[in-house]
Amino acid sequence: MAILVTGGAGYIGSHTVVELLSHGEQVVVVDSLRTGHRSAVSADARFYEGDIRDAELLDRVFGENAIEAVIHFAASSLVGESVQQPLAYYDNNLFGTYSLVNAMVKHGVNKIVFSSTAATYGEPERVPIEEIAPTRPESPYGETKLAMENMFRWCDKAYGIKFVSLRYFNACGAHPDGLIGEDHKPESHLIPIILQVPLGQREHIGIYGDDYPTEDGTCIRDYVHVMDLANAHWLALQHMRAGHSSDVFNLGSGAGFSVQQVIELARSVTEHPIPAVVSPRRAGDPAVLIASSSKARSVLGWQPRYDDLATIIRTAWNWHKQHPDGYAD
Ligand SMILES: NC(=O)c1ccc[n+]([C@@H]2O[C@H](COP(=O)([O-])OP(=O)(O)OC[C@H]3O[C@@H](n4cnc5c(N)ncnc54)[C@H](O)[C@@H]3O)[C@@H](O)[C@H]2O)c1
Ligand SMILES: O=c1ccn([C@@H]2O[C@H](COP(=O)(O)OP(=O)(O)O[C@H]3O[C@H](CO)[C@H](O)[C@H](O)[C@H]3O)[C@@H](O)[C@H]2O)c(=O)[nH]1
Repeated sequence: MAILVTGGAGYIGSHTVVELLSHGEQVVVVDSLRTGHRSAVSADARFYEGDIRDAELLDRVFGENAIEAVIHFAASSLVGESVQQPLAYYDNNLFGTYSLVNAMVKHGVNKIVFSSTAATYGEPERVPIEEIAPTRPESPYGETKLAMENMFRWCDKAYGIKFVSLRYFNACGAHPDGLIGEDHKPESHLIPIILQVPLGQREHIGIYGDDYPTEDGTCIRDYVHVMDLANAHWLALQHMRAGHSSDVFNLGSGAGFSVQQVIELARSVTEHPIPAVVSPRRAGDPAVLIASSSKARSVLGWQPRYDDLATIIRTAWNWHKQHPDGYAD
């Protein structure tokens, strides 16, 4: 039996494919390559280029492969873009997931691990954020991810499809072998943008606001290594295979770093001065987002291996130095 990975040519998906293969799983990837890269997909996975909203393609994929479970990354995931183009987000994220679950029902597949996000919480009342915290998303992106979680709840009741929803905080870093990493065009995430300065691709990093109610005035986030996220998907799969009920888990390191602190660490890793310029706040950025991941640790047995942000940045720097323009395709 194989695991179907939607969005397996993307950043977190491609690292998860490598993790699954390392555990001896057979892997099938469906990706439209809208933001992903064909060369990010391991040659040991079977690849279909196409869109999960295409019911005929999904029929073919489920018909040609014995799919045991799905790991679902394929989505649009830029908070700011989602505010500008909400309908595109409802289309790709909600309709895409509807199309996927429809195919699962039709082909009798009853397990799914799903990429959710800290953006489902909105501005938190207290940190670290636990899974029982209120969900009040502040963008169409977070709203569609929460709606997808709810879709899974109802489909569990109606069709017996078990799900594990993983709410990631800030994914970062790259595979330690340096062969795959993060390549978004345009890039919006803090660490790869910072690293564009020592690569000579930008003159300075812009800090989005230094007047937040934090010690140095810049936003605090919880940065979690992409291979630790990848490993959590494997553990979630084992959890479902063991027959446990559907559930939701936060995935973060549990430690918060301000934008200033991340820049400082990047300066020391790259040995480059990395000039920083304060610019206005970015709309929709909460001041502090830190995960409580104790549920994932105790229930899934998740033990992040990369608990030091300098080491995480070093893995990203290793990838970007070797691939300054990202993937060749
Ligand atoms: N990067 C983060 O910090 C972060 C944090 C929380 C949640 N997430 C979620 O994790 C998932 C993966 O994020 P990422 O950073 O790897 O993004 P990514 O853009 O690198 O990967 C998404 C992949 O899905 C593909 N895709 C998108 N829509 C598709 C469709 N309709 N049909 C087929 N393929 C499609 C893209 O081509 C891409 O390869 C997303 O669902 C995102 O919302 C990411
Ligand atoms: O050039 C930049 C880019 C980012 N930032 C700041 O750096 C922090 C991290 O920003 P990212 O864009 O890297 O990440 P976000 O926290 O905005 O978002 C990430 O985490 C969210 C959940 O916390 C969502 O899941 C989202 O998909 C994912 O990209 C934020 O305070 C942001 O304002 C800057 O100061 N300058």
